[in-house]
Amino acid sequence: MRLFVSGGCGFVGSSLVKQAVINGSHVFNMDMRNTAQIAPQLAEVKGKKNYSQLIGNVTDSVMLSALLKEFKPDAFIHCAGGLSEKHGTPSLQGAEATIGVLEAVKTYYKSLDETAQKKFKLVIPFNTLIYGSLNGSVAEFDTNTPLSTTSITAARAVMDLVLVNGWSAETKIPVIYAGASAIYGPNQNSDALIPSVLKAAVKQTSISPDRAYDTLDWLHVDDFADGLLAAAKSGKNGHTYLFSGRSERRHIDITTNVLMILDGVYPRNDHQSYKVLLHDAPQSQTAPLRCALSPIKAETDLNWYAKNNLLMGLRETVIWNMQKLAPKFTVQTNKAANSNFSASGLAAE
Ligand SMILES: Cc1cn([C@H]2C[C@H](O)[C@@H](COP(=O)(O)OP(=O)(O)O[C@H]3O[C@H](CO)[C@@H](O)[C@H](O)[C@H]3O)O2)c(=O)[nH]c1=O
Repeated sequence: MRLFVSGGCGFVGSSLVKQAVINGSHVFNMDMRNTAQIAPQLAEVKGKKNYSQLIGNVTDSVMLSALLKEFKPDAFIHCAGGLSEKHGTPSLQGAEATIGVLEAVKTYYKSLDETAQKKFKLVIPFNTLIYGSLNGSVAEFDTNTPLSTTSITAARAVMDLVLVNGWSAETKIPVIYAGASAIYGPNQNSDALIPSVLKAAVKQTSISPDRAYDTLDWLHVDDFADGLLAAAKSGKNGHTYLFSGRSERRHIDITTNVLMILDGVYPRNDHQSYKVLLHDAPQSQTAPLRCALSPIKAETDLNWYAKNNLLMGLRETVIWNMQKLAPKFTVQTNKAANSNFSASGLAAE
């Protein structure tokens, strides 16, 4: 596959760029990050014959369409859009990037012959915050769930998709939508839940996770990347796929798990659990949100299955973050903490 990725130096993009290059696809990554910020996780693919990278912004649709004409991708995965999970902050920058991508893809698509047009896939990752919250009577969101704009958070998450939907309807260029709920793993931004809990634990400051009782559907970033690649390879144009590891957890549960893992790998000098730092967060004014996704369509149509177990993935994420937060960090074996962890109900998968 010849794959063009926007935002391929970011959290989601770098995971998929790495997988695609290693699997032998020809990948072109365009990202606006300057050289100093270029994701170190891409070091192992840099210099490979099937990988090219350009520092530039996809909002420049003229440059982007020239690159597409030259590279001739069969698929485009847009990771520089509005996927980000920050609550309440409109991702205007992401929307601008999406407009640039849509303009350039339109020019490129129109230049293709009919066979190449049929083959071409534009994959748009999205955050399933756009579905709002499950109520008691519905077990899971599925690919027939309508978009919800009953909150600022949902409207923010939907902004990008509204643009893409309108563009696709007007231009008749089909799109594949790929949704996930809470993505976690190494290389995530430091303001996401897990890195910020660890930062506070290392500083020994009070921990009270934001929207502690919201339940999300947690998925390892490599599994989501794998899903995006499966959608680009064998997804049907015009269809939506949802990716879930069937790991519904509240923010408070993830926080507790992370602190218990930390007890095991980086025990406190006073041998107390990091959980002593955990304090009740002020109640949110809105009811807790609950999200669970049905991955059945992705499993059936794309033969995609989540490979990462949540607890193993959290452990890997804790260790990755700790190596950045405490440069002399080495994994300790605190037998007492580890056995408490596995004896607890939280640890059971
Ligand atoms: C808006 C814009 C972005 N970019 C690039 C910069 C980044 O390298 C990349 C986006 O990567 P990140 O900022 O890591 O975002 P992304 O991979 O979507 O991950 C976000 O969304 C995830 C899923 O909700 C969260 O779990 C992450 O915490 C959050 O960072 O896109 C551009 O090149 N041009 C642009 O105009």
